[in-house]
This record gives sequence, C-alpha cells and structure tokens, in this order.
Amino acid sequence: MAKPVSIEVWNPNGKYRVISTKPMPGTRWINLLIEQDCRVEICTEKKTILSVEDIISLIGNKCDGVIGQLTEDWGETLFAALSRAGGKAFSNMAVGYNNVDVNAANKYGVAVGNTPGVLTETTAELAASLSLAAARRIVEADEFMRAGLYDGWLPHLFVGNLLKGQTVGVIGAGRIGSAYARMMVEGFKMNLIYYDLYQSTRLEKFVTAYGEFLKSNGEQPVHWKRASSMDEVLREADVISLHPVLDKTTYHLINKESLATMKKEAILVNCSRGPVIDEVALVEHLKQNPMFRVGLDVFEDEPFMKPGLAEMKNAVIVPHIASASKWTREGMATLAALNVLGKIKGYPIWGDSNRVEPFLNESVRPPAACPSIVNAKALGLPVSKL
Ligand SMILES: NC(=O)c1ccc[n+]([C@@H]2O[C@H](COP(=O)([O-])OP(=O)(O)OC[C@H]3O[C@@H](n4cnc5c(N)ncnc54)[C@H](O)[C@@H]3O)[C@@H](O)[C@H]2O)c1
Ligand SMILES: O=C(O)[C@H](O)CO
Repeated sequence: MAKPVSIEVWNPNGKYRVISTKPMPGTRWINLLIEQDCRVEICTEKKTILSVEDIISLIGNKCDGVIGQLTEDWGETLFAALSRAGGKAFSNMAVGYNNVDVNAANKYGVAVGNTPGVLTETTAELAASLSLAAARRIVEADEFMRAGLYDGWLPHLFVGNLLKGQTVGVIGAGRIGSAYARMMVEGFKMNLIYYDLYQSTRLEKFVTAYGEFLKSNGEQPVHWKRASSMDEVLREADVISLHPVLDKTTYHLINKESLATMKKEAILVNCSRGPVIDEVALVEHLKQNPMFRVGLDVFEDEPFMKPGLAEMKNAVIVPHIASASKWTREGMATLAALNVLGKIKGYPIWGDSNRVEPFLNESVRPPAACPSIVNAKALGLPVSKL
C-alpha cells in the first residue's frame, strides 16, 4: 500500500478531478481549470522526484487528467492506473516527452500533451549564455575574483575565444536550435553550419538576408551551410550547440569518436537532453583537452553528474534551467493545463502547435482547443478549424 501524498485542493466541488504532480508557477492555469468546473489537486510533497507509486496514490480511484513533470516515468503502469480511474488526459509541463511511453498512452486511449513554442526563445537564450560563458571563461573568472586572487590586470589573464567571424554549429535546427542559431549569427556575426533531418529554409533565408545587410554596410557578410552529416558540423564548427529531441537516433550522438573529430579548442553546449552526450567520454575528453570547453544544462543521469565532471574547470554547469524565465514557466503551466482541460471537455486539437500565442494572451479567453497533443493522430482526435 503506497503512502498517501500531501495535496492542496482548489475548488473542492468541481466536477472533473485534475491533478498536478507539482506546484506550478502563476495562478492563471489554476483559474482556467476552476472556471471550467475542475477540482484541482496539487501535490505538495517535499521530495523533488515523485515515484510511480506516489503518482498512483495521487491518481486514486477517480481522476480525469494529470499534469506531470519530465522527472516522472510515465509508462504502462501509470497510464493503466489513470485509465482505471477514468482519466483520458495527461500533459507534460515540458516540450520534450522522452519520459513518456506514447505507445502505452495510445493503448489506454490517453492523450499526451506537451508545451512547445513558449519556451523556444528562453531556452535558446540560455544556450547562448552558456556559449558565451564558456567562450569567455566567465565562471572561472568569477570564482577567481571571489577567492580574492585578482591582484591586477595581466595580458594573459583569462584569455578566451572571440566568437565574431567564427562558425556556430547547430545539431537539431528545430524551434530552439533555429532560435539559437539566429541569436549567434545576428548577435555575434558568426557563420552557421547546421545538421537536421529537415531543411530549415526560414533559417537559411534569415542568414542570407543578414549577410546581405552586413555587406551593404561594408562589413564582412555571414554565411550558412546545411551539412550533409553531423560529422561535418563537428569538424568545421567552433561552437556547437545540441538541440535535437532525445530518441534512439540521438542517444550518445556525442561520444568518444565524435568528440575526437571536434576542434581542440571547440565549445560544446547541451540544452537538449543529457543522454545525447556520453558523459563519461566527455569527462575524459575535457581532461585530455583543457582548451576544449562545454556548457551543460542537462546531464546523463539527472540529477547526478558522472564522476569528475564537477571538478572540470573547462565545464560550465547549470541545473536544467534553460526554460526558467517567469513568463515561460507560467506559459508552460497554462499550456499543460489547457491540454488536459481541452481533452476533458472534448475540444479539438489546435492546428499549429508552433503557434501557441493565442493561449498565452491573458486578456482574452483561450481558444476552445488543446494547444499540443503529441499522439492526436494515433488517437484520431479532430483538428480545430479556428
Ligand atoms: N534544457 C531545457 O530546459 C530544455 C528546454 C526545452 C527543450 N529542451 C529539449 O530540446 C528539444 C528540442 O525542442 P524543440 O522545441 O526545438 O523541438 P523541435 O521538434 O522543434 O526540434 C527538434 C529538431 O531535432 C531534429 N532531429 C531529430 N532527430 C535528429 C537527429 N537524429 N539528428 C539531427 N536532428 C534531429 C528534428 O528534425 C527537429 O528539427 C526537446 O525535445 C527537449 O528535449 C530542453
Ligand atoms: O523539455 C523541456 O521543456 C525542458 O527540458 C524543460 O523546460
């Protein structure tokens, strides 16, 4: 028998029981659910990562939908429990859903939501910050100051890499990868090389237009190239940022062999998912190549790091905070809640999950649609005409 978990209840007499496995930022998401006759139960357990047993206990005997987190293991056991409790809706409060077994959700007819778009720029901004922090050794220099070691300007003190005119490499040029590429090209006048399964015509057009603008101002233009293999990016780029989804094709995409093809002074940034990098191989590479630097937001065995990583001066490491701006996190909570609410109410699916702004405008009612359901097709859910 699982231990009961502590909860906070809003609108106790609501008809539909919706659970959030964590308190989420803002109150709009709660109000939107309450206005539509939901009883909202928020898990207030102190422990960060809930176990499958904790979540089964939260679901109980009657539950219409759950808003969950990327730290939870949403597989066969949980979807079966949700289905037994009458639930037909689950949403991750995240765009990535590698913690969800979508086939299991399909089997029980549960819709799986995610939160694209609202976190694109925020996440790209952190990838740009990590690129800069690694290139200019900001964390090392900060530690040096705080340790009282600064005793005057020196020609060799914390010399790093100039980004202007160098090449930025993007692996996975989807929403976030493209936003990051634009920031690095426009902000630092870097050339772009990218690798994705699909061509990013909008990104290419952006770089071409910016290059022409620079040229018309008498400046060196920037260029783009779509690589035919990931290795081409690794060989040619000075800063490489990883933005693919995590799946079988991207697990350990960066490993001992691929690290060896990168420039000795390259910078590698990861704001996608930890297992995209073989972290043991990375630690060894950082040890052998002190001029090689990394900026990491995600780790292979979160919340843990592989032995040795924390000691590496050439690594900048932050705890999975890439989407952590107030506007974005409140927006993610709203989208997740509307995914669950929309399925409960029988709303259709929003036609373009890359264009979620109408759901985020606080001064108007959100459209009567589910913002983003990843298994909509498999479940045969209708698409909104709005
Ligand atoms: N660190 C964070 O807090 C944070 C925040 C947001 C998203 N993410 C991660 O970033 C990922 C990307 O988010 P997005 O909104 O840009 O998604 P997206 O679907 O728009 O982009 C992913 C891109 O990866 C490409 N891709 C897939 N397999 C590939 C492969 N084998 N090689 C090269 N490219 C491949 C796809 O074609 C797509 O263009 C999410 O799935 C999530 O895991 C992390
Ligand atoms: O996938 C996501 O959305 C992130 O990892 C958290 O924002």
